Amino acid sequence: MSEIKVPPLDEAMGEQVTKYLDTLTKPPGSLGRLEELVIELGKMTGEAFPQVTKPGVIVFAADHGITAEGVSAFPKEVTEQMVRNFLNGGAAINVFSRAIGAEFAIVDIGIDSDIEAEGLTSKKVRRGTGNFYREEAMTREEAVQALKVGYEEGEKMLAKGVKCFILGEMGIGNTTPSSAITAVLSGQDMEKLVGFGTGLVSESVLHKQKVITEAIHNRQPNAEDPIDLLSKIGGLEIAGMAGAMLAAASHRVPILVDGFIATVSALIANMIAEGASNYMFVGHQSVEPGHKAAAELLGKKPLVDLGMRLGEGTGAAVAFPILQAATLALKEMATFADAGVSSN
Ligand SMILES: Cc1cc2ncn([C@H]3O[C@H](COP(=O)(O)O)[C@@H](O)[C@H]3O)c2cc1C
Ligand SMILES: O=C(O)c1cccnc1
Repeated sequence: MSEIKVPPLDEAMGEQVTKYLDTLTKPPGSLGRLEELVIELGKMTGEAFPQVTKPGVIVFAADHGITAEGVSAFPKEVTEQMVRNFLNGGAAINVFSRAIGAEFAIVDIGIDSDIEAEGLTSKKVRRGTGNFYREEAMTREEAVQALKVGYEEGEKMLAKGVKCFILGEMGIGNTTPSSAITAVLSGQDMEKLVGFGTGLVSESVLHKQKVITEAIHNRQPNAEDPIDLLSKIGGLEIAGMAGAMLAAASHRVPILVDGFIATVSALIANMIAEGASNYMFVGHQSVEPGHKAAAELLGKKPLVDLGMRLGEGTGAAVAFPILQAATLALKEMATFADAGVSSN
């Protein structure tokens, strides 16, 4: 994974798009952040009229040994049950993927069962992580393998001609490793980084904070080493999403990052290949408190805040039409000259 190189942004194309935006029939700058988005897309893709359709959604599913410590409101069996729901098209991410015309893939990268089903890509690295309160989540080799699975699934999605990546996850318990990684990277207080997840009561959030604090103490992860973070306190789907993001960034394909869990994957990806975050937007602000710190570390301002806290890639999918609108405005609006409108 250390061999992955992310190309630099095309700054000259950014300038070209910036200038062209001012020839369109609108007061300069009046499309606000949409203008910034399409300039960024120009830099990422190197194209004068960047496109984001069609998007590709990959959902990585895995289980978490740390659920044995009572850190989620739901039992870990829900991971597999929800994967079956994804395969039947009934989850929120199915609905939103259809709405935006996305290619859709679901990958078992570490579900703790022998699930096999039509439409499910079976790439199990291991059956769930170890309980990182008591042992490492996975070996370094498994962390690298999970990153590679993500990269390969990303390449498969790229081969379908997708122009924008959305990564989602399903893994009961995964707000816990996400808070742990954000705590190690940000050094912020646990109260700001640990939340209700799927719906814990306040008392259980205090317990979750304690479990995470002690687990970090027990594991001593190295904040400078993304593989150490993944193997000691991470998750298989967190690694998978990071791998897929690296595939997109190294091919100059923009990534619309989802909420808390996906932003943690984005941080890991950017540690593995510096500059990967240049190819990212954060789609939405999650209610999960650690997302604020994670997005700040990534240096990104979420596009929308809809009070969502689901994961699966849903916040990114809902934000996708904003990116699409930005590209269409650039491509389809008339210029002052073409429309015979006085420019000033
Ligand atoms: C029915 C259901 C569907 C979901 N879809 C995503 N998540 C989200 O919630 C989980 C993380 O929260 P925690 O760390 O509190 O377990 C992950 O599976 C995440 O994808 C779901 C959770 C549930 C219960
Ligand atoms: O923001 C997220 O990614 C999130 C929040 C709560 C539960 N699952 C995911």
